[in-house]
Amino acid sequence: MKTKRIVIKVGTSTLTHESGKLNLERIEQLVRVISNIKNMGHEVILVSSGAIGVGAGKVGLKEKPDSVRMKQALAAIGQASLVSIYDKIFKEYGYSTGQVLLTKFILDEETRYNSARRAFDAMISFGVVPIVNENDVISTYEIEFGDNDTLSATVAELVRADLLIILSDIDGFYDSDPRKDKNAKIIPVVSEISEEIMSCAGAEGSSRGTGGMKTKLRAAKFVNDNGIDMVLLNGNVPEKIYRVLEGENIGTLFKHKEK
Ligand SMILES: Nc1ncnc2c1ncn2[C@@H]1O[C@H](COP(=O)(O)OP(=O)(O)O)[C@@H](O)[C@H]1O
Ligand SMILES: N[C@@H](CCC(=O)OP(=O)(O)O)C(=O)O
Repeated sequence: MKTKRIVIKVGTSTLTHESGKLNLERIEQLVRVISNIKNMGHEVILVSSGAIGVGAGKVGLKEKPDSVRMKQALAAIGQASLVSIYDKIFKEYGYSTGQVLLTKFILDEETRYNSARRAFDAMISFGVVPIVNENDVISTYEIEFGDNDTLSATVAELVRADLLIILSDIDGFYDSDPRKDKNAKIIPVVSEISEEIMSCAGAEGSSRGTGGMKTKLRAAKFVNDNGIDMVLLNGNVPEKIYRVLEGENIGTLFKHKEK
């Protein structure tokens, strides 16, 4: 199997409604697809955003607050619900989950890095689905990934994944932000993250997302440099993941260079 180990990152905009509350239908579909992919013999690590968004929904905030302290509190409030919902649905399909909260600390020292790698390998050997997020409560500016695109790329390298799939609220990478430019055209394959490609990405994400397209391109560059392909796909229909695994070019494929 060419793509045995897959890291799937799902963004807040895919997991929540505009109200900020969870899109349960979407989560059900995603979990069903991941469970089915595991039944086919793939190993899946899920990097899920949404804690801050869900936390905001739980306490009745319409917008994400600016202050780090508030975001941290909302992340803690939201993460508990997020993971318990994933765990409940995965259980229906016969799979268990494990919660992994990471900070950039894992990159500082070989010991921590290797320890995280071993824990992932052990979890995967039990057949469970690791569900990863940043540990926002202890993250400060110096140690935060800041966005889960970067985190997912780090995890893909850490677990030596064969493929990183980033699910977002857009069909792929365009030559300019399609929300601002009606003539924007999708780019099906990117083989080099050049300055020109970087300049096509808008800095801002949607009101619910955090990273925007720039962090997704940086994630693509990082995994490509480490020999891993990345696919950016719309998460609105999680079944599209099957088509990616069948080799169809949907979304945007960021292809690593063969050495
Ligand atoms: N060149 C581009 N191609 C596609 N989307 C872009 C581009 N530049 C900026 N964007 C914006 O990036 C958004 C996705 O990022 P974000 O809101 O952070 O999503 P997520 O929550 O999935 O991480 C899209 O909705 C789109 O408006
Ligand atoms: N740790 C944060 C992730 C924030 C983030 O990167 O969001 P997104 O741009 O939707 O992937 C959370 O769970 O809300």
